[in-house]
Amino acid sequence: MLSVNHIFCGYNNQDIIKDISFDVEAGCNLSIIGPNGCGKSTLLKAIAHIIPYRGSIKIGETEISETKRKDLAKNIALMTQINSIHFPYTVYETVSLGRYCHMDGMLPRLSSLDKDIIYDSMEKVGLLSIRNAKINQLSGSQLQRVFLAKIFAQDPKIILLDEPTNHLDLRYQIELLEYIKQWKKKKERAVVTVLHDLNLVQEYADKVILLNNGEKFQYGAIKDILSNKSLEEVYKIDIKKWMTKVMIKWQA
Ligand SMILES: Nc1ncnc2c1ncn2[C@@H]1O[C@H](COP(=O)(O)OP(=O)(O)OP(=O)(O)O)[C@@H](O)[C@H]1O
Repeated sequence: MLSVNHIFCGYNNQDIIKDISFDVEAGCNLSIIGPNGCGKSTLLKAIAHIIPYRGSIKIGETEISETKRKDLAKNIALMTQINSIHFPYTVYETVSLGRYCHMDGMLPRLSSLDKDIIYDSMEKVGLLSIRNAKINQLSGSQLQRVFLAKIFAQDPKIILLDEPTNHLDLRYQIELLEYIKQWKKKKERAVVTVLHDLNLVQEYADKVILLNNGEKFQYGAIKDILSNKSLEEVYKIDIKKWMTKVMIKWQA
């Protein structure tokens, strides 16, 4: 459902991402991994069309650069790390923003269907009881759930997540990725995630693209990528050996 073909993109006329191609099928959770600064977030920004690109990025048959922003929002939603909160909206108001791409007219109003979807989205991530709380008074994990509910309310086909588990403790990291896993079960949905924690990648990804210096180093099924020597070559550390050493300590 998402086809990325020979794309180049970057900043100030300098390419960070160089000639990357891959496909994401419906039902897939693709993880983009690689060392710091290799271009993971930049690639995600191009897919969300936040930055321009050369080459082709299509959802179905439609090139995203030729799609109006509002129509693109019906297909793709991007969740980044928590940024500063500028407006003290309530949880309900923030989640409602997800519906705007589906509304028409100069002064759009939420229909009863929109309201049902907003409530359903808040319920999915356990926010109903705090729906009237101001978001600038929430904890980091509550705030992440608010942004996730907003994305669920947006009801896109593809969710892009840029290090969504940063600042969350292990319980909430797992909780967030489980919410996404449940969301993805519905037909014609896919997820692309930038994750640093290779244990979470191991557990939640179906496919992996391993970047190195803005280029595709490896791409394939999770078990093939995480078990071969490419990781060591790119990260400059024997990750499997390190993980296994720590695991033995947990088992002691
Ligand atoms: N807005 C920007 N303007 C100019 N250069 C940028 C901008 N954002 C990122 N870069 C540069 O692009 C390169 C790739 O950055 P990017 O954030 O995509 O990497 P990353 O793999 O996501 O890194 P990390 O794992 O550290 O989050 C880096 O050299 C970075 O300095």
